[in-house]
Amino acid sequence: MSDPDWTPPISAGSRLEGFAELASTYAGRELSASDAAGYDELWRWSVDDLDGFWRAVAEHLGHRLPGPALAVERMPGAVWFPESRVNYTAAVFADRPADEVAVLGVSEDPDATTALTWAELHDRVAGLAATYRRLGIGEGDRVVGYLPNSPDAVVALLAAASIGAIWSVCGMDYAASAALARFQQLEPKLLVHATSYGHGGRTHDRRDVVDELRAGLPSLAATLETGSTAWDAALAVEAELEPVGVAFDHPLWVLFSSGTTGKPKGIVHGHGGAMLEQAKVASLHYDLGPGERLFWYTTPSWMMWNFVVGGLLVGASIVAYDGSPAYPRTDQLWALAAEHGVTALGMSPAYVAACQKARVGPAAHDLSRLRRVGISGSTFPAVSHRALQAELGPDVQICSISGGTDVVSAFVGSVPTVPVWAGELSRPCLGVALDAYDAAGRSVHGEVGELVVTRPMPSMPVMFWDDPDGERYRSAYFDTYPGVWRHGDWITLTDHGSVVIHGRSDATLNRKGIRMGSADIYEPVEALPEVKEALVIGVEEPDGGYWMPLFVVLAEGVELDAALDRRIREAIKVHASPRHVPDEIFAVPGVPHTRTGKKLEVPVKKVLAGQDLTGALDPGSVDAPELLDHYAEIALRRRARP
Ligand SMILES: CC(=O)CC(=O)O
Repeated sequence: MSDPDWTPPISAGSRLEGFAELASTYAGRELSASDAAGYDELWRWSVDDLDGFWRAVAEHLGHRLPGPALAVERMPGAVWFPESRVNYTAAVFADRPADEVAVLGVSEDPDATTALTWAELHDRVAGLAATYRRLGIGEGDRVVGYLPNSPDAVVALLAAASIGAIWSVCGMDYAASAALARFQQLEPKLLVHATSYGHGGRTHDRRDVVDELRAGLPSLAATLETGSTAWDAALAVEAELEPVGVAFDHPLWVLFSSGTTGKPKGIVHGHGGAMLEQAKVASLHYDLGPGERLFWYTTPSWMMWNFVVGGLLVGASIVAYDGSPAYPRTDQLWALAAEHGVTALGMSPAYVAACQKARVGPAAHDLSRLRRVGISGSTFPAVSHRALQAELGPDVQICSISGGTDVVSAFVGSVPTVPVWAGELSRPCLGVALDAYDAAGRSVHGEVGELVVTRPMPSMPVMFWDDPDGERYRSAYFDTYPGVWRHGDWITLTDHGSVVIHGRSDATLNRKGIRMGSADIYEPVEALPEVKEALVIGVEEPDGGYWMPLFVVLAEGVELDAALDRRIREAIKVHASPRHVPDEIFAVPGVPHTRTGKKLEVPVKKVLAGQDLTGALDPGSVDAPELLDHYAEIALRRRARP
């Protein structure tokens, strides 16, 4: 067994260990989570006895949910807590200290920080909910937000949820066309919007986009502009907050798949599922609760924003940051974490790499309150992970998670009492019946397989929007292995119980029948100082051949000469395998990503295979769609070769 890169303290004194004691009363035997073996037993029970586990989670979180937890087990269509009435907003405000800070609003301007106490947050939500009602918004109506990551966005969501309305939001970097591609599907009654957002030292005026949204959404009965006199008046309405009790699966929000090509899919989560699942991860995997502060760099368009709001469900305070992670300095996130006493800070592997290349990072800041650094968005290379751990020291745990929009949570992640191995995720999360399957649906260990979930999770979508017969929902997850959720990631379950994520399985590399994860190639290549970023694609050719080019974005002033080409190949050979060495290496000006930072492997693959994506790519969902032209040109030149 390989040595871990972080080991838990002898006595973690975590919320997880308290939960294990409670779980013992449900299991009828002693469970403990004080070490890896104890966690593994607790996890096994949590997926064998889903009903007992989720009732224990509800009790741990202080919710009284009557009746069975899992009344009907099937996927899709599991029936959870049919006898319970719940409300996400009610759960947020359960027994909170009135005068302590609940939400910090932070921007690039250090003098503009605002703080909302629990009492202020409560009163604003109550006032806004009363205003929504006055505007004729009721249960099931859609309220959409075009907003920066700000406390107002949190208030707007909680007010909508409190009255049983359905929430959806786009960050203000979305173009009008991208926001409309999502909102028009929902036929919203109310638009809550700001007029600008801040990023990279600039205020981006978005009034023209707001005008386009208004014009493109004929279903709107009203709009509310944050920061306006009407907004202030709406928040100031004196009203009781009376969250309506709704069915456990009553739609809470609609999140959208990244939607790089085709119509973005509207993924609908229910109040109860989102509330239990997010609070479970926050409390048991991130050890968050009262006295803790959660800050994850995200925009409201990404599920990590919902995940951060979920911190409120366990009484943690949260940071809403409208700004760039790297302005005015590359280490801006570390600086903010120090300034605001953050105890759990989340970021992407790309941000960690950018700091490491710029030789800045946590060491220069007083992060004495920091206990966990969360990583999400893409696979985290071991080299970068180890370097970050060395900078953070043994008191801070690096907590990579992997899950997605689909479950608005994580399938795999870290555990306060389980070691961490660099480049790996320590364990499947509690209540997630995770496995790796081969093509025939057999469970595989120690080799690459499809990430599957074999039993229901309460936060699986209650439906896709506008999918009355459930066909799109079923085909998104259940076509490959009927009755089993196939997520679309390649993973390996290791012999020490951890999980390695290799990347998306629809963009997988499959050379001569051997599957490889792109992450295994990115890791050594992106560790080279000459390379800023890499993209590898496998293309099946009409003659049965397989072409595997590697694209590299080079550091300032570096050229791709024969020596660098050789060094890249050598790095891949040594750190992955000779099989992973690409057929050709090309220097490109950039790699296109989704707005949530994921490399556009599948669309680039299509372009290289000769497909014309003009018009098919949603420009609002991609950071630099024009980059695809370079890839199209390379493909064209290759086809023209004799
Ligand atoms: C938790 C996650 O997996 C977030 C994401 O990358 O979408």
